[in-house]
Amino acid sequence: MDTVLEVENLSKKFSTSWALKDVSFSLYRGEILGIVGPNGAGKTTLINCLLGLILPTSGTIKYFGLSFSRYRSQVLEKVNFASNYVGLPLSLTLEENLLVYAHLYHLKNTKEKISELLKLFGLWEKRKQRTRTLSSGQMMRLCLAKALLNDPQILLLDEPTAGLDPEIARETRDLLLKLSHEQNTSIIITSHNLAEIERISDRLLILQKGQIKALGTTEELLKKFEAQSLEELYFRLNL
Ligand SMILES: Nc1ncnc2c1ncn2[C@@H]1O[C@H](COP(=O)(O)OP(=O)(O)OP(=O)(O)O)[C@@H](O)[C@H]1O
Repeated sequence: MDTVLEVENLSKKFSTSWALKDVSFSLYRGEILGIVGPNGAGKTTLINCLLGLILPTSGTIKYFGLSFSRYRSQVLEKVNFASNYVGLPLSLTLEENLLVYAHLYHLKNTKEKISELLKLFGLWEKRKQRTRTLSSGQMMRLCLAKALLNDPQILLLDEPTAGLDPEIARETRDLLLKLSHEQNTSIIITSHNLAEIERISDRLLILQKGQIKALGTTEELLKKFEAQSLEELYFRLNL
């Protein structure tokens, strides 16, 4: 399998406590890896380390075989991020927002790409509206459109469906599955919704107190921990 990301012994200490401790895993091309764990398990810290927003205390991150600490800018051209908690400037129109990011990513076919994404996410009619007029579902779709501007090979998603109504959450999931199946995009997604993460992920990584408790396909994990459902497994692990 083609490995696009390799994390080895990643640790992060905030003052006296470890938010991540010896976390190691790989991400394969076209794979969706779901990260679950209780509040404070280290999910966001892991995503932030993978984005280079915070420096790990120790350990290594390699994207496409390249050290992230040495080849940061080259790597970030192929990676993007979306979260339901990180909004876009509200006073800009949808089109303006995407334009700002398209320029940041030095896109060449800016107009075409923005039109394509606005249509894909059902936001074309709203392109001249200010971002503040969007519902939370539409905002998430705009964040995803922004995240896809540079055709990332890896997409990091921190709770992308949190706070979305079930219909919009399902649409978002379908789109992520389409991206992984049709464009071979590798996706890391965190969520508190066990049913959702089980449905969408090829493999699951369960974090607890900054450490990996389990990693594998749902089937492998259920067998290993002799559980009937992910929920049972989750409680069995005392998460
Ligand atoms: N900037 C920071 N300074 C100090 N401690 C931090 C900082 N960021 C995170 N932590 C601590 O690191 C641990 C992991 O936090 P993190 O936000 O990564 O967990 P999480 O799994 O994303 O939680 P949640 O599900 O609540 O979003 C927590 O104990 C948190 O208090």
